[in-house]
Amino acid sequence: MTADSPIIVALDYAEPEAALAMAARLDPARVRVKVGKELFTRGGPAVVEALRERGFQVFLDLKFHDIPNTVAGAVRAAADLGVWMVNVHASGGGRMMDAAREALAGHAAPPRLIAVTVLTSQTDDDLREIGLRDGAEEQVRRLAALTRDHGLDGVVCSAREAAMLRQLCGPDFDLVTPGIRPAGSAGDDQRRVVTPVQARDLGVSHMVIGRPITRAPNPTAVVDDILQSLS
Ligand SMILES: O=C(O)c1cc(=O)[nH]c(=O)n1[C@@H]1O[C@H](COP(=O)(O)O)[C@@H](O)[C@H]1O
Repeated sequence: MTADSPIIVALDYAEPEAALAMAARLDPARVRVKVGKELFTRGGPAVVEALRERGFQVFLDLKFHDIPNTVAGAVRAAADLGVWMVNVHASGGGRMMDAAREALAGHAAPPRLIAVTVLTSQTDDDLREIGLRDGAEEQVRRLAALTRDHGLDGVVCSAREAAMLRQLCGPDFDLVTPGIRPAGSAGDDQRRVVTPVQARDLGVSHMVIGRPITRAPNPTAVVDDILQSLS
């Protein structure tokens, strides 16, 4: 059983074998893992099952966005896979989020259900291009409030938005945040990074961390250092 660690390791691998080899170097008592679109499209439910067999709690990051009935079915399928967390796009709307939440009602082991507001890759200009004129921050605020009002467990957000969202959505709302870099490690292609301690102080509850752990010579040591810095 996984301890309640704030670290979610992003298993961003094209090949299931590589993802499982990395998982073998991690301790399911100290981290959770994230399976995204590329790995799942190649490896399918078998990858999730293999990770669960090794004791990991799995965040299935497929960002569902479709008509309510279809998203409800997809979320139920994720729950049947035994994942710990699953996500949808909040821009699918309140009825879609209701359908997703209701699909999990009565499930023996419902995953945490969270929503993506605005992707951190999207700028104000990108939003204007699709007819959204209020800017990213206002759109994040609007979609996070909608997510909260429709009873989901939290949102994916950037650290930049975390303090505002913690205030808006209350202490029990999951704030799941990528772009985390331990002090002194490379930023890679992340534009705005914060350290684990800064993220925690901003109100982040779960930190999605990929390359600083998966590309380290000793992934376990990086995990230990991060947990130590937070303790
Ligand atoms: O949905 C995500 O997880 C995500 C959203 C986002 O806005 N930015 C972002 O970096 N991510 C993911 O977070 C992980 C970050 O990985 P590293 O940059 O290697 O730590 C990757 O799996 C990204 O796809």
